[in-house]
This record gives sequence, C-alpha cells and structure tokens, in this order.
Amino acid sequence: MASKLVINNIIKRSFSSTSALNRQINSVTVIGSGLMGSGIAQVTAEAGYSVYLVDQNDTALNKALKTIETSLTRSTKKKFNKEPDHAVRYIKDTMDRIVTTTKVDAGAEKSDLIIEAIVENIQAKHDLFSKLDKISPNTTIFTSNTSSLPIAEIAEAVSRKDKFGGLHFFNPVPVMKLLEVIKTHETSDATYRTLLEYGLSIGKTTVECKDTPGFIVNRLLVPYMFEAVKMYERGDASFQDIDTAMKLGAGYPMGPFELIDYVGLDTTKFIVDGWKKRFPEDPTFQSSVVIDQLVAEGRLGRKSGEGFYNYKK
Ligand SMILES: CCCCCCCCCCCCCC(=O)CC(=O)SCCNC(=O)CCNC(=O)[C@H](O)C(C)(C)COP(=O)(O)OP(=O)(O)OC[C@H]1O[C@@H](n2cnc3c(N)ncnc32)[C@H](O)[C@@H]1OP(=O)(O)O
Ligand SMILES: NC(=O)C1=CN([C@@H]2O[C@H](COP(=O)(O)OP(=O)(O)OC[C@H]3O[C@@H](n4cnc5c(N)ncnc54)[C@H](O)[C@@H]3O)[C@@H](O)[C@H]2O)C=CC1
Repeated sequence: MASKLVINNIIKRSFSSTSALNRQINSVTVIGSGLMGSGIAQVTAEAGYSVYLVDQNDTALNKALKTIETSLTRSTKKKFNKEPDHAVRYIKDTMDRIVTTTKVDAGAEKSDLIIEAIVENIQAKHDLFSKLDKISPNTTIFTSNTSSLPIAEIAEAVSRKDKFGGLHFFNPVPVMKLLEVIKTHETSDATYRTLLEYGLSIGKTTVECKDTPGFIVNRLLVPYMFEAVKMYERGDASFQDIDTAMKLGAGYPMGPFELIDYVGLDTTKFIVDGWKKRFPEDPTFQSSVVIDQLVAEGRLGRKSGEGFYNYKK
C-alpha cells in the first residue's frame, strides 16, 4: 500500500501541469461522439494530444464539433478574460488537434490509446472491440467509459486483456474533475500506470477502482437515483419537489430528475436494465414505468429537448 502511494505521488508530481503530455501516448482515438465522447475528445485535445473522434455519421460528428467549440468558448472566456486573442488561438489549436471520421480504422491504426464511449450496450461494445482488436497495433491500449458494465465483460471481445482498462469520466467532462481508472484482474501494471498518467496529464483527479459494479461513484449514486424515482412513482412527492429538496437540503448541484435529464433517459434506461439484470434479487433495482414511458415517447432529456423537464425555448 505504501509503495502504491509513493508511485502515485511521483506520477502526480510529474503531471502537475494540465498540458503535460503522457510520453507513452501521443495519439488518442475516441469512439462515440455524443455527450461523453465529445467532452473526452475536448479535454484530450486541450492537453495537447492528437485526437481522432469517431462516430457512425457526419451529423453526429458535426454536432460534436459544435458542442466542443461552444464549450471551449465558455471555458476560455474566463481563462483568458483579459487576452481574447489567446482565447481565439487556444480554441483554434485545440480544434485543429481533433480529426473527425466515420471510419474506425482511420484512428485505430495509429493510436496509442482508444477510449470507447458508444451506447451502453454490451453487444455493441463487443462488436466494436472485436473489430478494433484486429486492426489496432498490439501495443494500443483499449478502454471503455461504461457507466455500468463490468470492464472485464467488455474485454471478453479482445485478446489483449492485459492492455484493457476502464476510464470512467463524469458529465459534463470539461467541468467534472474526477476520473475513475479501473483495473480488471487482467489489466497489467504497465497499462494501469499509463492510464493513471493519462488521467493526470488531462488535468483530472484520478481515483483507483476495482472492476466492481458501479466502480465508486455509481455504486453510491445509482441506488440513490433508484430511490428517488420510486419515491416519485409512489406519489410521495413531485419530482420538482424532490429536486428542490436534494439541492437545498443536501447541497447537490442538481436534483435526481434534473440529473437523469442531463445524463439522458436512453442511457439511464440501459443502466436501469443492466443493474436489474445483475441484481435480480435486490428490491432496490426495479424497472421504472415512468422512465420506460419517457424513452418510448422519445423524451430523452436535455439531448432531445424534453425529459422530466421541458428545455425547448
Ligand atoms: C427506478 C429507476 C431509477 C433510475 C435511476 C438510475 C439513474 C442512473 C443514473 C446514473 C448516471 C451515471 C452516469 C455516470 O456514469 C457518471 C456521471 O457522469 S454522473 C453525473 C455527474 N455529474 C453531475 O452530477 C453534474 C451535477 N451538476 C453540476 O455540477 C452543475 O449543475 C453543472 C456543472 C452541470 C452546471 O453548473 P451550473 O452552475 O448549474 O451552470 P452554469 O451554466 O453556471 O455552469 C457552471 C460552470 O461550469 C461551466 N460549464 C458548464 N458546462 C460546461 C461545459 N459543457 N463546458 C465548459 N464549461 C461548462 C460554466 O461555464 C460555468 O463556469 P464558470 O467558470 O463558473 O462560469
Ligand atoms: N451520459 C452520461 O452522463 C454518462 C455516460 N457514460 C457512458 O458513456 C457512454 C456513452 O454515453 P453518452 O455519451 O451519454 O451517449 P450518447 O448517446 O450521447 O452518445 C453515444 C454516441 O455513440 C455513437 N455510436 C453508437 N454506436 C457506435 C459505433 N459502433 N461506432 C461509433 N459510434 C457509435 C452514437 O451515434 C452516439 O453519437 C455509455 O457507455 C455511457 O454509459 C459514462 C458517464 C456518464
């Protein structure tokens, strides 16, 4: 335990600057350019890495580029408030480091690190990683940003299990400071160290997680969210009052229903179904009629303009 702490402190000291590059990694491919992938591509490019951002179509990729530019405009306004020219150059340099593509092999063949942020569906992740395993150099490290699936289960699709770990980011990625770095029983120490170094090089605070359900944050957050939805479904309180209560009474930045809208109802449903399947005997984890209904109606939260709340102007 003591030597682990010493190694972490050495890594932290060598990566105290948010723009320091990780020497093991030069090029990063981020697959999935939605809510999470766009943020991951942004913070990675801001730290100086070349980034390939992959999605299934140009519509998704163009939307991601717009999101990244808006986010950079927000953050640089404060960072360079007295030097607007620097802000313009910072945004341009960051955007120039991101190459978008619908061809997964374009980046995979050249990247040292691949971060998967596609839909929370085990079959989709297996299909992707089994393809990546064939086309990527055997030195390339694979990671998943899954919120709820075991990393080892995703890694079943590849032969390089020693080079497979978890990088779990938080939404919104450019703002949330935490990065959970997950080690399976087969992730090598060298791979794990490189992932910790990458996390620090992009300015995140890393925590070390075993491949246990929900890692650290979601193991505590998900049961709370389930309880909130059940409380609303029982009619104990309105969802608006539950949100107000948790913000003003517990100091949370968002109430649970605002957070579900922020995460996305489709992703939430994947998480709910996954936890229910994993813990069939646990009464905490049950389906929600309300969430199923909202998803069926296409009310996916902020991303679609409506979820529990309405975001349309
Ligand atoms: C029975 C069924 C039950 C179902 C339940 C199951 C549910 C399971 C859900 C689990 C989901 C798990 C998902 C996951 O794996 C992990 C997660 O990511 S969990 C989510 C974590 N995130 C949060 O908790 C976010 C909480 N909210 C906040 O911290 C703030 O509200 C937020 C920062 C989003 C916005 O802050 P706010 O003050 O409200 O707004 P401002 O607009 O003023 O922004 C503040 C500050 O931040 C800057 N900023 C905001 N967004 C961005 C951005 N995208 N890019 C750049 N900068 C941004 C903004 O400019 C402000 O900066 P200043 O410098 O202060 O001006
Ligand atoms: N939404 C959230 O708050 C968080 C989500 N996560 C996890 O991150 C992952 C992504 O979630 P979001 O970004 O919210 O989803 P999203 O739905 O916003 O984005 C997913 C993107 O992946 C693309 N995609 C799907 N299959 C693909 C494939 N085979 N190849 C290339 N692109 C593909 C989709 O077109 C879409 O643009 C999920 O595993 C989720 O559990 C993790 C932390 C927080």
